[in-house]
Amino acid sequence: DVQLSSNVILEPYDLLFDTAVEAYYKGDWMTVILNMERALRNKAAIRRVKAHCRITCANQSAFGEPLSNIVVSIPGAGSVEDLGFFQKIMKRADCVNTCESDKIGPATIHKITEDVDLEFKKRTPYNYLQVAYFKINKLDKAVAAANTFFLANPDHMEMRQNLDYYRMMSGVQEEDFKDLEAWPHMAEFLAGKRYYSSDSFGLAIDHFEAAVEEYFSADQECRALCEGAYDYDGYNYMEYSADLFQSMTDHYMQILNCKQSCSVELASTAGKDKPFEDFLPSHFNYLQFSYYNSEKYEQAIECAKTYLLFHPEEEVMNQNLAYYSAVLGEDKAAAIPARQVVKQHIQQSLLEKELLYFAFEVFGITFVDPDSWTPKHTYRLEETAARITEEIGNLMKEIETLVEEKNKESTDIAKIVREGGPLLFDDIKITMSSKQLNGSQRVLLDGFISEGECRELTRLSNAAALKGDGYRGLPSPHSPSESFQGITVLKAIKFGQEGTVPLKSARLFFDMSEKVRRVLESYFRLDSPLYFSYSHLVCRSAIDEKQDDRDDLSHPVHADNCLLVSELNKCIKEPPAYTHRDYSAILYLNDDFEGGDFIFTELDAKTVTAAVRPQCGRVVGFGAGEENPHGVRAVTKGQRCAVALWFTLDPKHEEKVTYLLVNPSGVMYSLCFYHAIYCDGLFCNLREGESNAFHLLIHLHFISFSCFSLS
Ligand SMILES: O=C(O)CCC(=O)C(=O)O
Ligand SMILES: [Fe+3]
Repeated sequence: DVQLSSNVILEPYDLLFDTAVEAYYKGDWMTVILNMERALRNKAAIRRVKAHCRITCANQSAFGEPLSNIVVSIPGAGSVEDLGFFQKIMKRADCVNTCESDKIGPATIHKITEDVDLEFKKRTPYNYLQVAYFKINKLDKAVAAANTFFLANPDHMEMRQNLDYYRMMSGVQEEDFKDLEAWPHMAEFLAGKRYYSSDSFGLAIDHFEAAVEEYFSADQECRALCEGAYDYDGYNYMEYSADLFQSMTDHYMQILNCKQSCSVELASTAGKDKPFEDFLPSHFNYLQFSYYNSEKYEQAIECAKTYLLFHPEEEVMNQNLAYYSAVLGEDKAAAIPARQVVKQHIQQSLLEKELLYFAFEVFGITFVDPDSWTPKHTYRLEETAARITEEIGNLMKEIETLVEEKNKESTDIAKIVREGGPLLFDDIKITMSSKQLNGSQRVLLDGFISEGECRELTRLSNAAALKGDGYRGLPSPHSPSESFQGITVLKAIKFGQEGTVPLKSARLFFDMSEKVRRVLESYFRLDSPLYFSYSHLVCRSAIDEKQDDRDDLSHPVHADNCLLVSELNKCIKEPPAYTHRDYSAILYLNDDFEGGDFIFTELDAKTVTAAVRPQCGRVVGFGAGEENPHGVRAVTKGQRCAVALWFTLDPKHEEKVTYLLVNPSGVMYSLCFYHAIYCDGLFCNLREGESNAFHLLIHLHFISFSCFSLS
């Protein structure tokens, strides 16, 4: 156990991890073990320190008691009271900072990248450790490490084989197959369940009781850890600029959401895809029956009553309670209270839920109640609002499960090639298929938009460029002989609102992007929807005086979701590539320029397999992966404009900034975080098949404030 002594600087565990990995490739097993074990210990210590500091600071500077040095009795003292409130907030922040840096050193050195964080989540350190232990003949440790890793990576074939191999070795015992990362509460719970199943109720009681105790200490720690930094959840680019109160509210609601989900987090365990349902209440269900079987009626009554705190209407439990009470004697039974900790837990959780539902009503902040025991009448919402809340809750759950399922099955499955689906619009014609383009997952379509619309979009790009969006006057990031200007849908709409560009054009941009999306989805016969990942209207202009002896490309050959290493004929699907992009489409707006052909090449980035001449209304659509390296030939005269669209099959990566709301006279006045089709009037025109509840959701978000109001 790591001592939480004063003024130590804990070695950052990402560095230790790196050192261990380096040693691994040198075969220096002792160094691997030393550093990896220390990395794991330090990571656990940091978690503990953070929880400890937050808990002690909360106890020291609770928000409850009034501040002594601030007079609040003057009329209009609201702002003074506010000051007092924020003073407390700052004090608390200070307390936590000091506490943490006393024990583990400054927070900055413990900033861990997402990559390393992910490695620890995947229990990768144990993979290295098991090899190192094995090499130095520490078999029991190797087995435990292997097992710990495998539990979190059940599809890891190599580790499965290793474990099978270990199992056959003499000197290896069943007890060696440990889960070194098991949470104490879960270990006790699982042990309790094992004894329970074999009717050993006495032992079951011991373990379930220990589980309950461990649960609350884990819960306290889990909750304290929630009070961390604001999680922008992938939308940091949104220039989030909420005011102090709003951002405090947002942040606090996120914390409450996090605290609420502790009940799910604590019910989850490695090797089981779904958390245990109704986890904490189930402890008391198991306990009451175990006590009953051990003829301990008082405890059985206590646990039954405790269970009924969660589910007061539950018939079987009420019958049990009645029966136990009859056996023990009604008076005696009546005097036995339910457990106080649980009562408190429920009260606190209900308060949190109430706040969260309120935040949902007022700010449209989403909250999905993770608990099945929440009484329906908790929130004094009007009946309709409650119903909508429930519908939305269910819907969000559905969406979440869909997202989960989607993530599980590789997105590639959805891509099984079946191109040739309907084009949905009469004017759109197929000009070249994959076969004619000498590749796969490619298509060239014509007739998407009219000449007038092409001109309108080009004007939009130029007007936006004048306004200073994009990269006006700067050379293209891809070629010094061209200048480059770009505008996103979001910016277009903002400019539309400001009157810099016609609103109608901004909407056209949006509508055209949607048209391309729908046609691609249909043409490639995708099983799951395509979502916008990013959309960009881009013009490239030749810089006349820089055209001599040009042999570069306007846009070097690349693939859209992987890093092309042409020397190796490889495309590496890893960040910083936009790995979630699955399909790309370019909608061309003009042809009055020289050069600028779009080309597909082999992985060598040299051998051109097909070339496409841009023209108004033409779309080249293609899979964003290694099957389609592509580039743009030099634009040597004039301006070439196109809408570049990237799509993803993963709703998590959907572009979240282009939800338009249009009032009955067709004026856009609001922009929400949801990418849906524009709204006319009160309700939204959504993709076919989307349920009513979704309309309501959007509508609710609109009447509340999670839309940017652009007016
Ligand atoms: O403009 C084009 O034709 C292609 C652009 C492109 O491939 C990209 O921006 O990723
Ligand atoms: Fe591209």
